[in-house]
Amino acid sequence: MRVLLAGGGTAGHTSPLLATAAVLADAGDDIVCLGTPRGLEVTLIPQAGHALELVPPVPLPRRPNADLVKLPANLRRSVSATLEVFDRFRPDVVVGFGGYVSVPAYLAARRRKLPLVVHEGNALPGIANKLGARLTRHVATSFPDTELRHGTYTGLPIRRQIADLDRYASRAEGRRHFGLDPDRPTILVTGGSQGARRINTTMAAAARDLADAGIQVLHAAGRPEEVELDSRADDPPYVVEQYIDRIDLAYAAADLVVCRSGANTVTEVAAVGLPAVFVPLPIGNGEQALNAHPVVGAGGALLIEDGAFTPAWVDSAIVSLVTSPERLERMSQAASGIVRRDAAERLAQMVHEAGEAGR
Ligand SMILES: CC(=O)N[C@H]1[C@@H](OP(=O)(O)OP(=O)(O)OC[C@H]2O[C@@H](n3ccc(=O)[nH]c3=O)[C@H](O)[C@@H]2O)O[C@H](CO)[C@@H](O)[C@@H]1O
Repeated sequence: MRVLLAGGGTAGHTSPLLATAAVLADAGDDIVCLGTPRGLEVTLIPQAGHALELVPPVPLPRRPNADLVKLPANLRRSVSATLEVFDRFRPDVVVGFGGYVSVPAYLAARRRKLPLVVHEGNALPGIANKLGARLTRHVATSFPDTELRHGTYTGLPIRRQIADLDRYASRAEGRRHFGLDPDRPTILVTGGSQGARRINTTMAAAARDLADAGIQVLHAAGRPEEVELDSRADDPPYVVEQYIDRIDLAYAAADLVVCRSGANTVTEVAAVGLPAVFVPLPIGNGEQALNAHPVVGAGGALLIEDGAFTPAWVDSAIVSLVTSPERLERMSQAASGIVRRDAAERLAQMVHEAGEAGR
């Protein structure tokens, strides 16, 4: 089957695309991906060995602003670029993951009367997928309670190296990879694909307290210049990276992760049973707090509001947590039962059914 997968703009939309593409490619399908010229997909998709076609992004404004005025022209340009890709690749089925290229893909699929599958990553659906769900019956959600027309709960597809982390990487290997000490308690810090200023500056300010407690840190900062350390805070190691390509090894290395609660990050850390402290992004439509709720409710993670995430809180709450193996173990057990590790296979099956029905 020829499958076109549309998802890009943030890693948040690219990660489930890659996980699904791997399963479809294994089943013998031909894959082409649709992305934007300015997102992380430009490197991530070719790295994974898939063909990538670029079309202009169509950001959907949440409230009236300059983007709204430009919307009709943006949409027209992007839909016609997408139709050209369709005419060259001739897909049997189109799959969209929300985000900036999904709306053109949804409209182009309707224009060519192609079967369409919509996958929603977040607990609270975005505007693009609400539109997409009006155009098809094949709609998948990542969380069981997400309210979206025709939605079926598949779970959020996660990459194989992460879903089966134990098979692919050990803690020792993860720590070696990043130049970390093999025996120190280890915190992974990530603000999601673009980093998070509040998390960066708070962790940098707490670095010396963490070092005094013998804790080492691996920090994916998005913008590393926001992590200013004084020299004493670098022993034990405080390793700062812009973007971690081998996030699987970072998960393997860590005892605890401190992070935003983008849908993929939440799902991945729960799948690997990594205890978490979530600091939800306070803007957007509130989806990040909702993404975190199931794992937090099960006891697998703590949730702290952005404004309350201060160096003093890190010193009091995180230091005691990461140096308490029994508490970490309980959280790990609670987190690992929560998510579906076979979401990519479930979504791939939905794609095949939609494609067959369209023949
Ligand atoms: C600001 C914004 O629009 N955020 C949204 C975006 O976030 P964002 O893209 O940051 O969110 P996610 O947590 O969903 O995904 C991040 C992905 O990047 C990967 N990763 C991240 C850092 C790193 O160094 N290496 C790495 O590989 C993670 O493994 C994960 O797969 O998409 C999410 C899913 O639609 C939404 O929930 C977020 O609200």
